[in-house]
Amino acid sequence: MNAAAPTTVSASGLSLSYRGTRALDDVSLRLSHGVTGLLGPNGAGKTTLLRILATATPPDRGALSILGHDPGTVRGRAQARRTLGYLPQNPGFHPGFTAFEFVDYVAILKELTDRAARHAEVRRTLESVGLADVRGKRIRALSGGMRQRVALAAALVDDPGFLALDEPTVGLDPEQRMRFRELIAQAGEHRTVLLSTHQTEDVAMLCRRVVVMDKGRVRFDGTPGELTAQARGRVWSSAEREPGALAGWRTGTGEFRNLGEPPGDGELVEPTLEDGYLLALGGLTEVAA
Ligand SMILES: Nc1ncnc2c1ncn2[C@@H]1O[C@H](COP(=O)(O)OP(=O)(O)OP(=O)(O)O)[C@@H](O)[C@H]1O
Repeated sequence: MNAAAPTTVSASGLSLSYRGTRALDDVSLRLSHGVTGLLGPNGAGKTTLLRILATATPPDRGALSILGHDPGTVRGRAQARRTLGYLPQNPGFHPGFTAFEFVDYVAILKELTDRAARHAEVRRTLESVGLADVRGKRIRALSGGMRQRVALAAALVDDPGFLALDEPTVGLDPEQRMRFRELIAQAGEHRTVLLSTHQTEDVAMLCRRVVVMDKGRVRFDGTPGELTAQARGRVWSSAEREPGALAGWRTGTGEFRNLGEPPGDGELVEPTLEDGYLLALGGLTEVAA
């Protein structure tokens, strides 16, 4: 984490319940330029946090500042929306739209009223994600990876200073995922990006900082290296399943990889970011042991 980097987006004490389900419970966060990964199991509250930061949902409690604007006021909300881009989990494409029409539609919602300037911006944005050649194609005719790039273009149009991306690499094949990671890295060079993901590799390859959430709360906030370091001395291998391990699973070699407090004779192994993540969650949650 770069302690000197100025805060661009901040949240303090965010809470939100959906009819009795506490989706966010007193979440505070300060983001700065670069890509921050948001990891957490299903239901951790990642989408809820992103929706609040994208001003799509107001919190029950808490305060926000998006690039100096306060979405708690009507004026601040309008200003924040002009300076942010949001790639939701389900982008809600109209499949009959072409890539150009969809991004242009989002640009209209962002109040780019000058038609010629708007069209130039839509072309520029589609080109920046490598879709210049297919901008006239209907979205239904595009591959999954290309559709995700259309969604990214929609989030990037009008050059927002803050980008909230909700699981954009889900369902992509490895090659498309690499391509998409590169675009996110590029997007994070000059802006603040919050990337929600289930993939620890996304975080290891892209993020200068990682926030782990579970059950509506922040469980870890630091660099990927710090998260991995939390598992140092707490990962060991064994021939048999270890009853005392917080979590353990059989690997391809037939040995077990264990997380927790190792026995005195435990054979320690080099931790990965995933080990650090699982330990931050207190072991395996939805991953089969
Ligand atoms: N519209 C809603 N109505 C009721 N409960 C909801 C609603 N949206 C989310 N929740 C609940 O709030 C909690 C947090 O959900 P959220 O979608 O924010 O988690 P998430 O970390 O994004 O999960 P995933 O990784 O599965 O997308 C969950 O318990 C979820 O069931």
